[in-house]
Amino acid sequence: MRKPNSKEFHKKQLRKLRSKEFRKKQIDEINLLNSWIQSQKPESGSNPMSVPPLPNNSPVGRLADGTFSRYAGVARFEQLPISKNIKKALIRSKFVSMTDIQRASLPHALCGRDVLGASKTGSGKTLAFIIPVSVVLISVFGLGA
Ligand SMILES: Nc1ncnc2c1ncn2[C@@H]1O[C@H](COP(=O)(O)OP(=O)(O)OP(=O)(O)O)[C@@H](O)[C@H]1O
Repeated sequence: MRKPNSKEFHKKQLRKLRSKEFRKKQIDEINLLNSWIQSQKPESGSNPMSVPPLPNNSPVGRLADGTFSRYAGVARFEQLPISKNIKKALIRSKFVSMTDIQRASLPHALCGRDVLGASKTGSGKTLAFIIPVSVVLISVFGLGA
């Protein structure tokens, strides 16, 4: 019988372990985001634009007392309950502040509601649609996006 190549074997084991760790981290993040989304869900039909934005230096996500920050009405992408990787991608593309249609629609779309929105051309509707779609794809299919 051929002796297993121990270097190859260890590399394979390491890859397996890393992908398990990666998936576990991903599941933990998805669970945290879901708790955040559910606990701070805006009322159905409410207008997030009528809520004042959070200050820029306000803590975001799970707070020291175990509650979560509000995401309805926020003005910056980093204040939304979306994965770190999506936030990184937005920053890389220099998207920091949301446009009005994004502020108005994303809090409802992220908690799974159907949204019918209209705004003028070039106002950011595509991103308002793509972000919630990406969030669902990641949480359902576990893509590394
Ligand atoms: N929050 C944002 N900050 C900066 N730029 C943005 C933001 N959101 C979208 N953009 C940019 O604004 C431009 C227009 O956005 P987009 O194409 O999404 O508008 P739209 O409302 O979908 O337009 P249309 O009605 O023509 O489809 C794009 O170049 C996009 O990258």
